[in-house]
Amino acid sequence: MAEQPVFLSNDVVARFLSYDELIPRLEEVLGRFSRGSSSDVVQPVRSVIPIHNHSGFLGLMPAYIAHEDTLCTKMVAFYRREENVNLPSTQATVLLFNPEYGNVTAVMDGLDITHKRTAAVSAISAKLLMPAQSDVLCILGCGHQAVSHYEIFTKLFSFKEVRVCSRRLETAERFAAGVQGPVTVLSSAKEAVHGADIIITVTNSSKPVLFGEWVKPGAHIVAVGACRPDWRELDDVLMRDAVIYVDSREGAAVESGDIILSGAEVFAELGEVLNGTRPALRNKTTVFKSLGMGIQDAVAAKLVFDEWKSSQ
Ligand SMILES: NC(=O)c1ccc[n+]([C@@H]2O[C@H](COP(=O)([O-])OP(=O)(O)OC[C@H]3O[C@@H](n4cnc5c(N)ncnc54)[C@H](O)[C@@H]3O)[C@@H](O)[C@H]2O)c1
Ligand SMILES: O=C(O)[C@@H]1CCCCN1
Repeated sequence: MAEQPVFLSNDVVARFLSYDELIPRLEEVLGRFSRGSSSDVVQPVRSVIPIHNHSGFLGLMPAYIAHEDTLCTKMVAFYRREENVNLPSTQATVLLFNPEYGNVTAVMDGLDITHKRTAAVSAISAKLLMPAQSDVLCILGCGHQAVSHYEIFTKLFSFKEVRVCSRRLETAERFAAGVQGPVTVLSSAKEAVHGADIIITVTNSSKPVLFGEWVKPGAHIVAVGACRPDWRELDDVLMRDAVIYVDSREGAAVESGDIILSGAEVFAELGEVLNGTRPALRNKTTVFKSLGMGIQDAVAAKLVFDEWKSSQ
């Protein structure tokens, strides 16, 4: 008879999930995904059901990675909260299976996985696409993802200045007081992005927050929010003028309002750049449109489970 699944709380997951181990695994799986062999990496586009009564949606994200025999599903609920509402914007649960029998081996809280793997993939895009001389980082939006993005970007790269701006000044000030390291808080997004070499948009906005005319030519934009086909973070000018990279072409064509509504062409998947089959056009203005993928959660969950198991 199959063993009962273990439950790993968010604290335990966070203890066993390090960026140093996560990043190379994400690079590897993104490369495999973009080679397009469905016998190696299987990941359907996320199924999403809207939760109309509560301004949220539930996404189901199954994935199977054959070479490491990882079978996993994340279920993630996201709500567009006002900042003064004291409820979480994201709840996530990850199920890790025994692929041979189909039983669940671990049930994990998926919050830390979601925060870290998203920020880690953004950092991979920056390694590949940000200008060689990048002095100024700007983060638009000061919620949970902003925290993990700040953490990994300031760990991996050295900026002369990190600026933040959120919809409300108090949110940006609270963010600045909570992170380890210097931050300049600005009340205007236009001022915050002026001259920035890299701009991360991590908002829950459904309308553009970043406009092409504000952006320094050659900057790299990491667009993490706007994950529904009718949500935007970037305007048409930026989407038209920049070279667009995505995590998954298939996902972007179904889920990204910035791509669908602007009619922008996708130039490459991040995995294609990692594989060397498409170039990293560092000298151009580039956008990495991130939507999040089940394979990213799967490699993170496997890492956590293996580390936890060897600690027992
Ligand atoms: N790409 C991925 O893999 C991935 C993964 C997880 C979350 N997300 C998305 O990332 C976004 C942020 O997630 P989160 O967990 O940090 O959400 P959150 O609710 O914690 O934070 C959202 C932040 O956006 C700010 N904001 C809203 N409108 C703004 C505007 N016009 N200008 C500046 N700031 C504005 C809010 O003030 C808040 O600080 C969401 O859209 C979420 O769906 C993407
Ligand atoms: O890939 C994810 O986990 C997220 C969840 C919230 C919405 C966008 N994508």
